[in-house]
Amino acid sequence: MNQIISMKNVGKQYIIGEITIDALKDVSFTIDEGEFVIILGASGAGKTTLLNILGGMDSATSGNVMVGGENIRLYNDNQLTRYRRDKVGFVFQFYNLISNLNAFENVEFAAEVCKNHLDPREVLARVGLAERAQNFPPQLSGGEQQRVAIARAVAKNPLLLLCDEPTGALDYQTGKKVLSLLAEVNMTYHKTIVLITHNSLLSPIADKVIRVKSGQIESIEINPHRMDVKELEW
Ligand SMILES: Nc1ncnc2c1ncn2[C@@H]1O[C@H](COP(=O)(O)OP(=O)(O)OP(=O)(O)O)[C@@H](O)[C@H]1O
Repeated sequence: MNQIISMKNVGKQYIIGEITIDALKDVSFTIDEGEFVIILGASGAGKTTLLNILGGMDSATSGNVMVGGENIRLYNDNQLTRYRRDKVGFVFQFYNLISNLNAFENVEFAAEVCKNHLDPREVLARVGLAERAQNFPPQLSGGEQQRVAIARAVAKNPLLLLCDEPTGALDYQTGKKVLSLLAEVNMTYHKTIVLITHNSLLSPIADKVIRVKSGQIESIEINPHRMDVKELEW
């Protein structure tokens, strides 16, 4: 397996007036190409900070953040913008679709700025929304909007898919469908997925589970046989 991400001794400090907050301390882990990784932790543990650093939305204070062979911690703002655009697909808890673009246009808009993008129509069909291509986000259910958001992220053909509590706003059954879709994307497109959640019951569906506590890595576990989302109960 090719290593796609390597974080080494990563620290992130926020300084507010006289106070320094260590959001991340000495964080090290690796992720292989094609792995489905869950980053697990309670509220305030540092998950979002970690995801923001991996997604190029924030920079680490110390350590190395190697992604695809480059240390993105040393990137300037322009390089980070390019990195976010070309290398990362984002799936957020509240979808973040553009409400005056229809489902197809949302996917197309994100894809067309990327060099090696996939066919937006084909990806939308893959997530089961070919028939809803002309619908605008407010005309779609939460689960459907999240599927559009996944199609949008996948169509960019990114190196890495980052998902921030992607089932957080969905009911149980819809959440399961979204997780199934992510597992399918991981298999069919061989996309590396990093998903953050506070829900430890999701861990069996990942290849690797990284637990974060008070800004530090608590444990890293590998599931030799990850569970099919259909069998998961939470
Ligand atoms: N911009 C910021 N300025 C100051 N402190 C911050 C900032 N962002 C995060 N923090 C602090 O860093 C720590 C980690 O926050 P983070 O948002 O990464 O946690 P989290 O695990 O994602 O929590 P949640 O599940 O509640 O979103 C917290 O103590 C938080 O208050």
